[in-house]
Amino acid sequence: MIVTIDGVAASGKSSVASGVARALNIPYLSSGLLYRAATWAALSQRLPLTDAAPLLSLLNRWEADGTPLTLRPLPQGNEIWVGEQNVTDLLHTTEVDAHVSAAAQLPELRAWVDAQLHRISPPFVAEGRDMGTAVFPQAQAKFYLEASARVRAQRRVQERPQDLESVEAALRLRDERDARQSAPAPDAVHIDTGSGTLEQIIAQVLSHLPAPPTE
Ligand SMILES: Nc1ncnc2c1ncn2[C@@H]1O[C@H](COP(=O)(O)OP(=O)(O)O)[C@@H](O)[C@H]1O
Ligand SMILES: Nc1ccn([C@H]2C[C@H](O)[C@@H](COP(=O)(O)OP(=O)(O)O)O2)c(=O)n1
Repeated sequence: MIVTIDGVAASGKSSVASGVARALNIPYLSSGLLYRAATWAALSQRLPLTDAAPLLSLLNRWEADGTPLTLRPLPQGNEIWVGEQNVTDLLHTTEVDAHVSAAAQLPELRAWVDAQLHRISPPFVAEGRDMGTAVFPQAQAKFYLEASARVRAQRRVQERPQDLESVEAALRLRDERDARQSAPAPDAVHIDTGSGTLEQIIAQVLSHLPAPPTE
């Protein structure tokens, strides 16, 4: 089984996907971490984000050298490793936020991310922007999370203390930059995550799914 959870920045995708996956005792995949990791790699090597070739060359060289950039969908949460280095904590920064949308516009990088995701065997929950459309259109259940920019900004500043107005403006800008790949699947169930607690939203998603088999 594949469950997809798409939505705009800070709508609750990772938290809801994690809770749903835990309830179903299956992994969840955070596609956004792969875009963040590729962006971090480009920034760390001072590569341009207007042309995919240097970045793809770097990612392919790391794989050939035996130190691939990989997504590890662990029970305690998704991690990104480059060889034996866990780089997850370097990926949710204002600098990566400011550049990731540019990277995500590169078709060759999108194909690279999709290839990483397609290596993983179901069952799983996959969260991002285009999981239910481009990457896993065959998913058995699809959800699209929404919340007002203000609600999302209030949540973000709980994680990274910053000026609320500037965080809201940055989220709105990223929504615009990501719009091309962020359309909901026609068969996705839309959920306003501003309408309830995280636990209530997780329960709402689970209510649309078949109950896991009893032991
Ligand atoms: N329904 C909710 N009510 C309150 N807080 C939420 C809810 N959903 C998510 N959050 C919180 O909002 C923040 C952003 O959620 P996250 O899952 O990281 O969003 P995304 O993956 O879409 O960027 C996190 O701190 C998370 O705990
Ligand atoms: N499937 C995806 C996932 C993320 N992206 C892009 C769009 C986002 O701005 C960045 C980062 O995604 P991420 O889900 O980590 O972003 P948020 O947690 O919602 O802030 O990557 C994408 O284009 N396609």
